[in-house]
Amino acid sequence: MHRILAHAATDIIKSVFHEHKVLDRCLAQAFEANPKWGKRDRSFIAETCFEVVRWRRALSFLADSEDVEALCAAQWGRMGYELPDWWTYHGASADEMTSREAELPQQARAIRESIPDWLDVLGLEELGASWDSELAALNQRTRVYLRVNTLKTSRLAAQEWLASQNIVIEEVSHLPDALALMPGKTLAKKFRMDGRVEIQDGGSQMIAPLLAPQAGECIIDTCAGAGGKSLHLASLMQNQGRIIAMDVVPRKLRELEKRAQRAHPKHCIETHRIDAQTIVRYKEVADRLLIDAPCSGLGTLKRQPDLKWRLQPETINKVRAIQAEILSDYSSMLKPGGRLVYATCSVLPSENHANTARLLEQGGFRLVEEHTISPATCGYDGFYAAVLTKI
Ligand SMILES: C[S@@+](CC[C@H](N)C(=O)[O-])C[C@H]1O[C@@H](n2cnc3c(N)ncnc32)[C@H](O)[C@@H]1O
Repeated sequence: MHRILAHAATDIIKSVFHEHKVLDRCLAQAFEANPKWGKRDRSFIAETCFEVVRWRRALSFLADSEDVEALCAAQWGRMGYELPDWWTYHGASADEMTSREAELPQQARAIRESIPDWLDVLGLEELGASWDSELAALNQRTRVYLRVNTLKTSRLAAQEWLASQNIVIEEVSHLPDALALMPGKTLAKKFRMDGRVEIQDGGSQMIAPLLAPQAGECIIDTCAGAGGKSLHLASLMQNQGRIIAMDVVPRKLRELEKRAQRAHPKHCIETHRIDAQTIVRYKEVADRLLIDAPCSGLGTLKRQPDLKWRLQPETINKVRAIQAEILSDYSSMLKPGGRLVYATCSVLPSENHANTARLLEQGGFRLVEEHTISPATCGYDGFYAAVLTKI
């Protein structure tokens, strides 16, 4: 273990815990600032940071301390490292930590599964008996999934291309365009920027097909962000038709435009920054409408364990109110007879079924089907999608 790398990891973890920074971004910045760090160095730092952030409370129990240095010591013990003499911290000795592992399963769920107490109460309240298994699944490390851009290549050709670059991948059986990297592997930037594949979780790849988009139609993606699902829709429509990708954040739409350009030089996606005129201007314009609403993101804790320490109960309340408003207002952009998909990457029914039920109560929609993509059942991020038709 290298002293510099060990300290780099603790600095990142401190900025996540104490300054509420986003872990992924901190790691990317640190790697960019230190181009001499090799693959192994980076993976040591990334694994330390991700696992300490993921298992904060469990490690704190083992180390009998909340000091980041002590949490790292406990995590390195779990990773099989012997603690170097130069590593100093306030907390249990390495031997004590090992013996405390045996007591961990008897601790309260919020401690052994490492989540804030309020989140444990909320999860149990909303998910009942299934909270245990969903939470355990949300704490598992996940693989990187790719979606093959079928506007540029086929799954087989993409597989052959990646294999020729010594990247081992597997097909994902029930997702026609998906490939999975081996556990723990990431995709280098040059492959991400190529446009033949996009990083997209398996759960997320299940959403766009629910719209059943047809070539030539007009699709509105009201909360398009950087365009994960707009790009997928363009592929499914063989780039024929019109996709209007909207968001309130211009930076995300600029990123979407770059990605769309990489996916196809003559893509069918146009972007629109939402303003006060949007709902009137696009009233009954869409044949199909995707509302991939802003949400708590609790379905994605595998990939972003730092989120659980940033989230507050008030944030979730605010997000629920925004979802209800968006669903009620934006659904007017759909033509009568059109298909609406309301989706979130949350596992909480209050962000999911409850909003669908409210829309149905308001009238004007019929429920076709509801899907709950459960991390415990399928191993992907947690998603929810309701498919409705406008009467
Ligand atoms: C779940 S993310 C979208 C992810 C994206 N659809 C994808 O597949 O990559 C939700 C998006 O909603 C946007 N958003 C937040 N408030 C909004 C609002 N009032 N109207 C439209 N979009 C909003 C956020 O900026 C964010 O990009």
